Amino acid sequence: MMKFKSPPVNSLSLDFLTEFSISLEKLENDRACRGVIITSAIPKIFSSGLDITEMCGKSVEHYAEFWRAVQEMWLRLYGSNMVTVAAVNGASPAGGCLIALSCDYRIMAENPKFSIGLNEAQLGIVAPFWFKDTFVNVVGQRIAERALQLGSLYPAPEALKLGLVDELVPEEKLLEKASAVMAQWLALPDHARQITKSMMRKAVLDRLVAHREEDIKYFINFISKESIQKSLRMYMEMLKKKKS
Ligand SMILES: CC/C=C\CC/C=C/CC(=O)SCCNC(=O)CCNC(=O)[C@H](O)C(C)(C)COP(=O)(O)OP(=O)(O)OC[C@H]1O[C@@H](n2cnc3c(N)ncnc32)[C@H](O)[C@@H]1OP(=O)(O)O
Repeated sequence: MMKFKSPPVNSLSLDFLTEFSISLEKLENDRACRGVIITSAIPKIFSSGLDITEMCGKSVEHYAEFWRAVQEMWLRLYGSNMVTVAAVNGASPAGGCLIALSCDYRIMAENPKFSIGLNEAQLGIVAPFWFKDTFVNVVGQRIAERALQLGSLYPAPEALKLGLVDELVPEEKLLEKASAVMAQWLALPDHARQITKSMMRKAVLDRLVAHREEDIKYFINFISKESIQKSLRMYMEMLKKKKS
């Protein structure tokens, strides 16, 4: 089990992403480890997505390093040979949603206050093609078109209806259920499941691998625009105001 614990909201900073990727690599190389359940140690928050402060007012070199770390995390998780189960025990916007979508199975706490989705458009930014591809592979083209254009965050019951998560369980049963699902998936021979998983995901993974440097350049160019920087600053202000 891997439990995110980066208060206050498990935002995906460069350090967080680096540590997450290293942990995944270690587990991947450990022959005794066949599966991982991903959840959060912070009540009400699975992950608040990419750390917005990493994308505001930093150098081009920093943006490049940060984006490479985001790519690396996704390539490792989406391409993992292990069984990956997301036990989503709180809010899961944007990058948090990407982590859940990259797993093999998603179980969410049945709390309508917890929402999940790719809300990038609401911040005035655009979910990259590989976020979009991952989303489409879970819910299909039509639902993805609407959800991504509107930057919708769906409360848990709606997320279930759309297939964004596979099931809802009472919060106190979440880990028990995740373990049961893990046992069911691990009952199959690894090689058959792994080859099948790779067959289903390879095209999408290969697309990023083939365009990785281009994707970094595109991100730097996009995020460095003054209009985008302004949108992000306003969004951060809005988050702070909401509090007071
Ligand atoms: C070409 C491609 C170009 C660009 C693609 C870039 C892709 C980006 C994908 C992303 O992941 S963008 C991030 C999107 N995330 C969000 O929109 C989530 C924003 N946060 C929230 O909605 C809420 O914070 C929450 C529902 C997660 C939690 O709510 P609550 O418990 O009420 O906490 P607070 O809102 O008071 O937040 C506490 C604290 O944390 C700061 N914070 C929250 N989220 C982030 C974040 N993603 N990055 C950095 N910091 C974040 C928030 O401002 C508060 O800070 P204080 O200093 O005021 O304590």
